[in-house]
Amino acid sequence: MLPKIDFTTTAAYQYLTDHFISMSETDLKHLFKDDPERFKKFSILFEDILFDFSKNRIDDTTLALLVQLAKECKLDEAIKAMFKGNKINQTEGREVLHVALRNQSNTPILVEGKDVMPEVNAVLAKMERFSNAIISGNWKGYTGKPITDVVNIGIGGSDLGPVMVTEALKAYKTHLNLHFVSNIDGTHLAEALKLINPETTLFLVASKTFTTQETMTNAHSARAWFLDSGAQVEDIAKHFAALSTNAKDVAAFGIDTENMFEFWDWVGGRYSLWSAIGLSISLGIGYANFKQLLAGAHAADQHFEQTAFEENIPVILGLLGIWYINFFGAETQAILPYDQYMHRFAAYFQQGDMESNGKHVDRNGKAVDYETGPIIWGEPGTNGQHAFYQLIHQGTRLIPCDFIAPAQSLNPLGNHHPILLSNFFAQTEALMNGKSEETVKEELKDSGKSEEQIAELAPFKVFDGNRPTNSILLKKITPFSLGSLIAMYEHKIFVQGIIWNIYSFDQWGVELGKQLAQKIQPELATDQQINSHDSSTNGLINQYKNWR
Ligand SMILES: O=P(O)(O)OC[C@H]1O[C@@H](O)[C@H](O)[C@@H](O)[C@@H]1O
Repeated sequence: MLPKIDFTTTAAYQYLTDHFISMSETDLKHLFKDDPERFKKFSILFEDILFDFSKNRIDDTTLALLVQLAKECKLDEAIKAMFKGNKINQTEGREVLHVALRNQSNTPILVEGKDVMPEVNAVLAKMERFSNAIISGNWKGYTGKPITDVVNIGIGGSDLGPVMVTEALKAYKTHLNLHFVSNIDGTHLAEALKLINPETTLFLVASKTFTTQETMTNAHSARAWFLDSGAQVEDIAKHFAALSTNAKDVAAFGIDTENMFEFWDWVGGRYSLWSAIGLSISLGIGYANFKQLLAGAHAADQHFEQTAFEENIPVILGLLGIWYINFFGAETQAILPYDQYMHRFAAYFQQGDMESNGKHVDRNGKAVDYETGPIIWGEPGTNGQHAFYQLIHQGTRLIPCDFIAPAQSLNPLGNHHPILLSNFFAQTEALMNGKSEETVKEELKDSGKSEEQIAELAPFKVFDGNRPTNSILLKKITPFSLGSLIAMYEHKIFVQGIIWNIYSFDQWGVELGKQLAQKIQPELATDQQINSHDSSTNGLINQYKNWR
């Protein structure tokens, strides 16, 4: 059971409401001038990750009050409940134990009195054996050739994590070519099939439930394509594996349960890259690197579980979000990795965060009267700078941004990396300091503009500054550091969900559209005009029928 506290009724919330009035007037630049210790005070070094949160609109009092808020909301109790294996996903009646998947300390974690670690370790050992056999070429396809290509067929949590991680860790790639097919749009599978040879391809059907329409449709089409190429039904065992919790449906699909990699319903889809769903990662970067990813996440888990809130990176990340969303009225959170390999990081946490905390009913079943989950978005730097940063610098909205960068490049090419990082450092400085009217006018004068031109142009060139950012500087993107970073963002989501008094581990909001699509699908089977919906939906369906 999780505590059920309305955070707006806590003493800390009332203090923060008053404190916000003075802080909303305070300029970050001045906070730095007034306190030479500010960076030291508001930054945390964890392993090879430096988390600098000093460029936020906070002072000592803000942090103390936010920590008090977390305590009044009994965050400590909630963290213990998750790690202990309590059924904190109450609306689905499940434990939330992605931390068990990476529990490298191997301490027992009990689900209904039974230690899950032996099962977790057994699946990991199976993943290791399988990965080694495929990578080494010992595993042969039906014509005796080694596997060269792996196609992961999955969607949502059975796709986004493996895609993000294998992209982020591409520098550690094995010889296997990875392909990911998620969309029901036939184009996705068709394009992947153009690149592969059935004799040397392994398909991973990744689905927690093994019932997801997109994945099952794609998997059946892949199977048909494989058989059409001349392979026999008995050859499927050499070319198809399943990553699932549903052994019965895996067998019904025709996949040998020997080739099934199991996980459990206490693993949420969007938290499942650490489970058998990570098999494409293990194949793509090798099992030893996959294990390092787990080890990095485990180190972050221990940090989250054991560190005082004032020094706890996920807790502070979460609390800063609460500060901006519930006091400053921020609606979005940008995640901006200055690392090309991490180009799917923001997309990954769109699901992680928005599917977890996009809720408007609290743990008492009542509609909330405060904002919850932010809109997560972002693209890698410096591309974003040439696209949407205009709005971050000079738009009307407050957009808290997380800037992420590695100090060491995995491709040290000429002076690319220092240029990249100079942009990383410059952006947070610019967002904080802005540019005053006075400076703008001086610059215009120096460039030879007339008094009239200066007066005309100056307002457009002023930057208010005072825009908050976090900087996360990693020594290097390694499987370990990436594992830690992902786990920290996962726990940040948890922290916010606890404070907002919502359930972060269900996702009922995705069901309605699926149900309606099931109803519409048969209506598309005939050319008959439809009038069973509203006039817009009828009109769209009927025009589709005219045009198809
Ligand atoms: O792994 P499955 O069962 O195919 O589910 C895929 C996705 O299905 C979606 O409907 C859920 O919202 C996601 O959370 C989930 O990750």
